[in-house]
Amino acid sequence: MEDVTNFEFDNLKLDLDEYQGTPEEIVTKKAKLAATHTDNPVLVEDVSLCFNAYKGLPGPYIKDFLKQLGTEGLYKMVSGFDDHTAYAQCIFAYCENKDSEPVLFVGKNEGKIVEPRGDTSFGWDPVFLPDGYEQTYAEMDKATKNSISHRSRSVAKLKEYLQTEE
Ligand SMILES: O=c1[nH]c(=O)c2ncn([C@@H]3O[C@H](COP(=O)(O)OP(=O)(O)OP(=O)(O)O)[C@@H](O)[C@H]3O)c2[nH]1
Ligand SMILES: [Mg+2]
Repeated sequence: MEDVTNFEFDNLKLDLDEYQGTPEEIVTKKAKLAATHTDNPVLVEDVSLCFNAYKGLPGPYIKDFLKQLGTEGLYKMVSGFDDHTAYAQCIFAYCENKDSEPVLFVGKNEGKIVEPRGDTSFGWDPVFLPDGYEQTYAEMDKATKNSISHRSRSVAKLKEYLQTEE
């Protein structure tokens, strides 16, 4: 490094947080971190789109994959495999305070990755075809998507938990 700039560099042995891992690990860390910023309970969520041919990846990294590859590229990722199955997953994490363990609410929707179809305005919706439906998330009307989505399933579990906690 000294060769390329006039700056002096030191090596510091620091272990800085870098949120990688399973969706559960990432959302747990996110909730714990959020809880250090307030005295109130916190609620965070994280969404994954998991390809079975890739053992669950891109998973929590879907945002960057989508940004770089587009929906067409996501389809290309699976097109060389026999297995096009995937699941959309939303995890809400509720953390009472900074010293308590977050409680996770996993909402999962099984389906498969297809060539992009439908309204292109939201994310990876055009490539996700939920099991039991002929329409991708992007082709469905909002009410239908919301009634079956990964997020609504997670929220339903969260709601039940919060109601029994009251
Ligand atoms: O087409 C979609 N249909 C959906 O139903 C859906 N639900 C979420 N997302 C997107 O998936 C990525 C990770 O979601 P996400 O909740 O983890 O957010 P994020 O990654 O922006 O925040 P953070 O994890 O950095 O805090 C983000 O790009 C969200 O926009 C969806 N895209
Ligand atoms: Mg995320």
